[in-house]
Amino acid sequence: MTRPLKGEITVPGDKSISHRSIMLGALARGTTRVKNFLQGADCLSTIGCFRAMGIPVENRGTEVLIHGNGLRGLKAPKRILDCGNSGTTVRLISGILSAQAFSTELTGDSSIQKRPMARIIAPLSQMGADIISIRGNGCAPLRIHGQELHGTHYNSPVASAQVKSAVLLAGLYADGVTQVTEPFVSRNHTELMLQAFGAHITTENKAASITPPEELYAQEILVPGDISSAAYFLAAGILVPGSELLLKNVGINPTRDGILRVFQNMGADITLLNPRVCSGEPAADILVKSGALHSTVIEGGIIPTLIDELPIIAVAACFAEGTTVIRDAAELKVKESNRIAVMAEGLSAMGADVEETEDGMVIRGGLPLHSAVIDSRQDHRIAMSFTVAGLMSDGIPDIKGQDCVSISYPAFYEDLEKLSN
Ligand SMILES: O=C(O)C1=C[C@@H](OP(=O)(O)O)[C@@H](O)[C@H](O)C1
Ligand SMILES: C=C(OP(=O)(O)O)C(=O)O
Repeated sequence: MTRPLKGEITVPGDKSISHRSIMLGALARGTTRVKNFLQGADCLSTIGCFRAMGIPVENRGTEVLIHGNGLRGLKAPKRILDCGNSGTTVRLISGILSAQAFSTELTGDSSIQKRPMARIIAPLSQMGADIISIRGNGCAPLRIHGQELHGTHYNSPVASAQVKSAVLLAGLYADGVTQVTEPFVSRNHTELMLQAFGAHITTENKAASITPPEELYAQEILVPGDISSAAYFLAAGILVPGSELLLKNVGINPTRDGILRVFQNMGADITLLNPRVCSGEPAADILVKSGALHSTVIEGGIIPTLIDELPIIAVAACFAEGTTVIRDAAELKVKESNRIAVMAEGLSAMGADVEETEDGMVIRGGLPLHSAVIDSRQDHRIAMSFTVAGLMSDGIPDIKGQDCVSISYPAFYEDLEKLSN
């Protein structure tokens, strides 16, 4: 087991908000200035796509300038748009591309080419889009011939911010109001940012509606830290005995903060300090101290608010007293990897009692973990989750493909090192 983790870190900028800042900045009039932009590979893919459509983006490190050209200012790209490993890029951009006066093809790496795109093809087609999966398998590569779009009401079968956002972004160009309803409310960064850029958005219960604007207007954006990245240090701070960590400037939007509620329910010592609003998004510093956890049940409406954190929550549950049940989380199977199968397999290999179910996991806590060979499947959340499991295990696991952390948290291992000294 590792020494206690002590000190403070500022986790990198929020990935979801960073993507959206490039997209809306590109479609706005004027120069959008983004501070604390996440320099992760996924967000760089989004920058690459908009540069390929003629938008000058100056990436100066933590500050990015996007010289927007208005809602109709994108140009036909000369090549296939490469979305890399980023589901957010493919799905959100498809909403925008569906309404352009040109045709495009977009694709990404081998993981992206397996992820379901029928979920955006259906609502965008309902709006009049001409969008197909080139191989006819419901996945990327996609071909989109821009069309005139119609306002619609889409009742989404999944709680997915990527589906909701694709439809709302297409709704920027529709001939009337576009509304999306989802079974549970997913992250609302698109709605908040569209509103800030001057679009008329209303949200009521589980529905979000957009009235097409004349223009969007450039903004100054300060991106809060990503709670999905803070999650690994929250868990490590709770689990490694004697630890005390201050995680600075973390986004705590209620559509993203499920992990805080779950860990607090499990008995964790977490305190929110200096609550504030950061470019329309709630943020705070988070103080976490180590302590014992007990089991919990995670299901229903809280799932979309912690969907990317379930792998690290599963790790924490291995050290909680009692049986933790995660259900209603079948979405985890269609992320960068099948995160239910990969977590259950890896944690079991380390000696934990984890049962994979159709839509989640059953984790009986309390068994000691030992080292094992873990294949990250090039999934950043898997690599970081097993790194934290390794802090608590007897012998460091051999995690294959750890460099994939650069997707969402390039300095993850440096930050861990800093807190371990
Ligand atoms: O909209 C977003 O930025 C995201 C939404 C979620 O995906 P789904 O919309 O597929 O649930 C999440 O898993 C992903 O990491 C980022
Ligand atoms: C699922 C994720 O991202 P995306 O869907 O954008 O690939 C993630 O970051 O965990």
